[in-house]
Amino acid sequence: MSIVGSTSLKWGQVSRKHPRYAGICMLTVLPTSGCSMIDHRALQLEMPIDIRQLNHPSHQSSFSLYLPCLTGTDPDSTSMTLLLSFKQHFTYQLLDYLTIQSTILLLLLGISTYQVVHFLRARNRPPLPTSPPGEFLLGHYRLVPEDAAFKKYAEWSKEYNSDVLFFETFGTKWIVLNSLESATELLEKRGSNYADRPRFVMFEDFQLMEPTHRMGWSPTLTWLRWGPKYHLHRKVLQPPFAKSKVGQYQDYQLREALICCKSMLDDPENWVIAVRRFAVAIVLKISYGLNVDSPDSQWIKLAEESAEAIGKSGPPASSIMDRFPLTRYLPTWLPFMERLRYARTWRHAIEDITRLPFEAAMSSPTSPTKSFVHHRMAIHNSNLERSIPNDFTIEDIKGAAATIVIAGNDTTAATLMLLVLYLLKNPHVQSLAHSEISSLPHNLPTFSSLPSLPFTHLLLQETYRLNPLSPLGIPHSSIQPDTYKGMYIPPNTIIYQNIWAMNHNPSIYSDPDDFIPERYLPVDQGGRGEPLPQGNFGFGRRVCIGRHLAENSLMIVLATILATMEIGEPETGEVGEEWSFRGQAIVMPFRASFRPRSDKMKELLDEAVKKLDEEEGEDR
Ligand code: HEM
Repeated sequence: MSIVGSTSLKWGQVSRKHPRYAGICMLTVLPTSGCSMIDHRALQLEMPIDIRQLNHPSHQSSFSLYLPCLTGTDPDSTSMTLLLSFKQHFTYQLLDYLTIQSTILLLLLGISTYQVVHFLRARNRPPLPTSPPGEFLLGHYRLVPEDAAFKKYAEWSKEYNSDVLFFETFGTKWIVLNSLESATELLEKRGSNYADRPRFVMFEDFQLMEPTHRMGWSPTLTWLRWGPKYHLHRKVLQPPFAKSKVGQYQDYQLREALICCKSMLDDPENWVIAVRRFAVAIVLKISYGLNVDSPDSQWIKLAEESAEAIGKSGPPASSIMDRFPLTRYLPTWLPFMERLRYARTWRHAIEDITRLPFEAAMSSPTSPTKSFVHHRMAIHNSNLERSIPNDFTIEDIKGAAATIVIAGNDTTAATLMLLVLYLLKNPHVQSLAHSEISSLPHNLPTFSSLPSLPFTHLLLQETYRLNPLSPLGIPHSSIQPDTYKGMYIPPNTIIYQNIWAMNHNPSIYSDPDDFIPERYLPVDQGGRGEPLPQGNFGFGRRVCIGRHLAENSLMIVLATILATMEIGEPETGEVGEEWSFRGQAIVMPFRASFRPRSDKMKELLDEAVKKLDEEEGEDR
């Protein structure tokens, strides 16, 4: 056998792919062709093969190869070169033998074998969940609308009388859970089997070293696959946001709520900026210890841009690149590559929000208690000094800090915008909430006032229910095969949670499209006794870590809004566009009017903000 050529394959790539592989590879040698070979495994496995096995003297019809265990030592560079040369040789010889007819024959043989194996396997397992009929080759790809897909899934669920639906396209499988019952059973009770995330191919578009280091991402809890890195990030990120710990952020939240309400009243045309400032200032302070000084702050713009980049990239894991990863190599000017074009254009926003606040925080090193980043850097540096290895690297710290800001700012801002919208559209609800807050002593609300505001709490719950911001959740992925109510769920299946369908189920919520916070009150208190909505913060092991923080932020700002102002239609012109279902459900910057509820409350608000400014001046 002649061995020619050399390889460009690097040891690093091999070792990352197959860090501990050891196995046997079968080769078959065709006797008439000298050294033409049909290789069942080696062609797919890019790894060194012990060359001594290849030098087997007898060109017999079959023999075994040992793939050596690769851990620890460097590979033998000779064997790397020879393996690839061997492949080249094989390809060359194979092409000599192939005619068009034999190629077609081989292809047909391959397809039929695949189908027979598929059929045999399918025969021995329960049926898949119901699906609407797909198209030849494309499967369900064109059937699912890009915009407001959650509504279509809810319709299908009704039409096919199944709360669990199955879809497949180009080999990518996905399941949509349309009921709380199925989501609770699978994602909560059997949570360990559904705690993975799918590959987010579009977000991964720009390939650097780490799988989540693409589209400008550093390692980001939200997108991390189930595994050691994920566990490390969750272990670091979850504790500071536990219910028992979020009280430590109440001062920031109260401060930002007051600033937000004053800005809404003083500059109603720019009320959306006040809302954005509120949401970003809280998470920026927690994450980096940075302040948002003015409505023109670069941090507000940065937060807005990153929210835009993610929001308009569409529901995660649903683009053509996610369904058919090879399409990411197609030119972006093609009409159906709009989402990839968008992701590439906005990549800088994710990079900026990961890098710039971190640099700003590091330029003023202070106490470890100042912020998440300062705390983690103090641990990191102390480990360095004591020569203890840092599992949580600087890149991890950057990624985790950016996750708090990215995951926590737009979600909170958009929910607050929705609250304003529903108060504007439902004046009777607003007046009920005003009555409740007026029953408190005539002061601005604080966190200790919140337990006395049960109706205000229901108002927030109804806002969550009516328009979940991630109507299909952030998808999970199944790890092992599973069976649910006699339906087979294959491994590596993307699992969407149709939170919109769960919270609009007419058998649970009467008049599901109407905003009725009283619906949750017991019947004997004039309500309908309906259950509080669930799922807005996800399910099981991947449930949102920031839910308690978000709830506190939203409750204090809502109470301050209700105490200080009346929200109404804009004094001139139209409310404007409120919603876009382009990709995700996105709240648009609609118009509204904000008038002080009384001179006294406005005065109290102005004084409170003035006092905050003075205190901040003294701190500086
Ligand atoms: C109203 C505000 C918020 C909403 C509606 C919301 C919603 C969600 C949803 C639906 C998920 C996916 C859960 C799952 O996959 O099952 C999630 C995950 C996550 N959220 Fe939130 N969130 C909000 C606020 C926040 C805040 C303030 C933070 C920051 C501390 C945060 C940090 C995260 C993180 C890090 C994850 C990923 C968890 C994981 O994959 O393990 N969220 N959120």
